[in-house]
Amino acid sequence: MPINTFREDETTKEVIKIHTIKRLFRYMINYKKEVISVLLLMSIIVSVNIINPILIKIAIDNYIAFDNYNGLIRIGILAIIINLISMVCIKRRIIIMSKVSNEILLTIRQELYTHIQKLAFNFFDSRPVGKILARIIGDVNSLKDILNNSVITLIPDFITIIAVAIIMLLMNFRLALAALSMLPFLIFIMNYIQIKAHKRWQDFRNKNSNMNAFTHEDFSGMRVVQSFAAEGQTSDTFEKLLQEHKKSFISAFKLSNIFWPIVEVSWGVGTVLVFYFGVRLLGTGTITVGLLVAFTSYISMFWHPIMNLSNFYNQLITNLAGAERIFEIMDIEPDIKDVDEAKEMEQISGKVQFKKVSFEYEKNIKVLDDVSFTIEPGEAIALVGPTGAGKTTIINLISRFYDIQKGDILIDDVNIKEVTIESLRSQMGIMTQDTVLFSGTIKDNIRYGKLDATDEEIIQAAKSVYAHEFIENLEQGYDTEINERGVRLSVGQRQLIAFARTIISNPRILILDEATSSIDTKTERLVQKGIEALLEGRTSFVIAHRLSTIQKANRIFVVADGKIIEEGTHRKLLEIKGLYYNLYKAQV
Ligand SMILES: Nc1ncnc2c1ncn2[C@@H]1O[C@H](COP(=O)(O)OP(=O)(O)OP(=O)(O)O)[C@@H](O)[C@H]1O
Repeated sequence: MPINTFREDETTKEVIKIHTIKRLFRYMINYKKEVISVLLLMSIIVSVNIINPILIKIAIDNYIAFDNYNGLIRIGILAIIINLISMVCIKRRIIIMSKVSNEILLTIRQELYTHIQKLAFNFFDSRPVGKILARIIGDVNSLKDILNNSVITLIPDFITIIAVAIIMLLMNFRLALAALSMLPFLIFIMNYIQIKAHKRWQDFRNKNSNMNAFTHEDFSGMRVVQSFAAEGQTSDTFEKLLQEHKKSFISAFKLSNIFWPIVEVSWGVGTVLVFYFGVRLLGTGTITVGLLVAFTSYISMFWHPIMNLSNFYNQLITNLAGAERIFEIMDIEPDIKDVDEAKEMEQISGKVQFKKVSFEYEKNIKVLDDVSFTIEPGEAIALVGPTGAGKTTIINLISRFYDIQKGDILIDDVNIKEVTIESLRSQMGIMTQDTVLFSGTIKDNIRYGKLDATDEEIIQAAKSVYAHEFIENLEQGYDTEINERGVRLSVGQRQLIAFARTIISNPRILILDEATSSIDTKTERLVQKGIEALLEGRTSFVIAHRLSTIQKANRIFVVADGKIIEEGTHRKLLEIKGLYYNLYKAQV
């Protein structure tokens, strides 16, 4: 998948709109009971609305015309009672529907989150985190109105329109035709607008996503931005993205806003026509005054739901782009997944074999080419080589973060594709250069390696990687709160916590991308000792930058151009005076 950045719009696959709509409303199936009660409440509300003009007609034609005040009071009381009932129903309907739509949003967000977690590295490689967040937060939120209004508007308003149209046709056919005459025109125009509007809202969501991606990237790298005094430059970029965002919104909004005047004009023309013909019919005595008054009420009762429906339709077009973006991600099949009959990987001893492994991230750009090696349990391997040689790639493949195109990777003689990913990765300890800690206490962070670890185990783990002393010296000890980037701690201290988190999970194979940064001497020594403690008795792969680590390794693999070009102990490699010799000389 090509890499997307905040500078480019994401491309959304064209899907048939009705499929997206159906898929969205399928979530309602779990709320049948609530939907039915809302529909029942709506039927009461709609009936009251429809009865009101009839009561007015009766009041005018039967009571006011004959000075029958008792009848007028009776009908007035009846009107008050049914309208009060209707108000109670409206309130109840709002409560139920907000609950249903909120729960559906939670479900969609949860499904999306769980699904994204299953996706392989290449999904994350190809899109900025900000764009993923935009889908989980913004796009999901954009569905709220559609869900909320679907039951409240769609079904009841359709029923109202049909019921009112029938009543009008029965009352007076000609007046009814005059009232409805603008309907075909309205439907035609709306259909025309929605095609364009949908594209513009898609564009708006993309611009929104770009802005999210940029702000996420910018704020995550704020230290770099500030240290390069690049705030002006990033503000300019933000301003540019903001302008694009604004422009796309205005363009889409303008189009959507045409909906209203068109409905209002159609409504107005219908009303004028009814009055025009109504007055004439009144003159000829074909209709009564009460009927004309009732009819005018029905016109607004007919056009009101049409207004609501066009509003709903507008919302649907506006927010469908959000639903499409959500379902598009949900439809991405995880590249790395368990095969149908994947077995649980038993407790391993730590033998690792690469058999003629070739790998490419992008088609036809070979990163590893026919790599083979065998590592015995407990061996410590240092990977060295020029930048971009393929060292990180080798260690990523052992944990099956990517699938290889050719060859086999075996652990304890079992092909890693034949076992479940969870059972494979749970036996690996992986530490990257960028130590990621999560917000919470230090204790929580160490426990992440073994969720059921006791406090004693946590302390023991910290002690074994020499992290205990500095943690104890913190005011709150193991309960010290740290934020997501571990900012209150030094680089070395963060690493020590990560070591404790790894050692508590007791992995058989340890993968370590050693940090290049040099840390203050005391913590540096602790980190060195921590690494040694970690490596003890485990198969380990270390992308080594420290000479001490390299020299202590059982074997050193020199990686260059996607191949292992030299292999052996430090001493042996120095003797052959190849690439390792040169790298080593350059370092010392
Ligand atoms: N996610 C990715 N998508 C596409 N290409 C990638 C990806 N990760 C790495 N590469 C490319 O694969 C090659 C090997 O990268 P790798 O990270 O394995 O090198 P390395 O030896 O670990 O380098 P360094 O010492 O600089 O970390 C490089 O050319 C790199 O550009």
